[in-house]
Amino acid sequence: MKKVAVLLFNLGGPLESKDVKPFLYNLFKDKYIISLPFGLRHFVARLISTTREKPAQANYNFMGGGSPILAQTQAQAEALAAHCQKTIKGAEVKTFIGMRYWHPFVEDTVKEIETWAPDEIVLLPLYPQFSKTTTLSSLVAFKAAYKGRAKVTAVCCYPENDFFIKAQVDLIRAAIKDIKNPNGYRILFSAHGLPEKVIQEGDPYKAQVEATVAKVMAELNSDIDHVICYQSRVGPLKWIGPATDDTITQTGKSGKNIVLVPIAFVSEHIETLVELDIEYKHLADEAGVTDYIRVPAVGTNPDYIRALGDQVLKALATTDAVISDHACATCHKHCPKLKAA
Ligand SMILES: C=CC1=C(C)c2cc3[nH]c(cc4nc(cc5[nH]c(cc1n2)c(C)c5CCC(=O)O)C(CCC(=O)O)=C4C)c(C)c3C=C
Ligand SMILES: [Fe+2]
Ligand SMILES: [Fe+2]
Repeated sequence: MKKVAVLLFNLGGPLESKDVKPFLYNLFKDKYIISLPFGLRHFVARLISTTREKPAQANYNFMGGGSPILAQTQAQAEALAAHCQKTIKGAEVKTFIGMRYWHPFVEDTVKEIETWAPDEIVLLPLYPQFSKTTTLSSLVAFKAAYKGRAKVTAVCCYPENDFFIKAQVDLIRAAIKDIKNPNGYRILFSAHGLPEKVIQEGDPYKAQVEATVAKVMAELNSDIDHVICYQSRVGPLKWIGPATDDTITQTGKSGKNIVLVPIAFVSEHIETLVELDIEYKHLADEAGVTDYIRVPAVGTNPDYIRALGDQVLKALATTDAVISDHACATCHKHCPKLKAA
């Protein structure tokens, strides 16, 4: 029977308080996060991980000292393995997790995969929208580490996958079902931000976030108005906007209540459980918001797991092994800058 390894890519997070500084160092020394020459980048990474350690630890303390991202990703990996076992006939499918900045690192998981010796490997980012800072960074880490000879196919992005959209829509519908006055609410689709420079250089992430939101709103068919905003800004560069915190304050001051949807995070972690649920909830209270509804991330929602399974099937049906360093046709469709290139 054919053996298929599905490697789920995610960012990773500190498992306990002492991991926070080395985790941050790993993140900021990535050339896809900070595009500076090697020596300067490592210097900046040391500096930021040192200055950010204490405030970041304080935030991780709200979640018991570490990030739940690994446990959430493990639950997704188990659900996907069970789904694939039912839907992919004539193959033994095993899921693996490769984190970019903390254990289990992509590089270590690659060794585990090599030991299992699959016939095919599917690389599956837990990022529906492609960015060089996330998906490409993980792909390149895999390519540098993998020395085997299996057919390797990478899923690039799936911002408009029907099952992913359905999962989002159903979660929003459940959260807004008791709203009697849609005009008194605004849906804020909040995605992780990026430096403006990254988008200007041709990253399709923002265009793909917009594509996801357009499809969700078309399916949702709601009278509630909506806006896309970007959270988690770090560092001195100008980031894409509008910023989620400013948007919350403006929405509150305009007299509206808030439905907050994390649209680029597929699990719960520091950016949702602390930033959205504690810091931004506080801002909303201050701005006079009386109803602040936070829609959960898709997590192990069966339709999101079907979306992942769907992407695995498409990858297995691809005749050529593909681990390109650049964005796929969907990325080109979404990003005018890529089209011109
Ligand atoms: C320049 C810095 C950063 C860029 C660019 C960036 C892009 C980016 N990140 C995610 C998803 C996640 N990021 C998470 C944590 C996190 N991200 C940064 C910085 C950048 N991210 C930092 C410094 C941190 C650590 C927390 C903090 O100090 O604020 C996480 C959560 C991990 C966890 O531990 O729970 C996720 C997930 C995306 C999708 C993205 C680009 C599109
Ligand atoms: Fe991040
Ligand atoms: Fe893509």
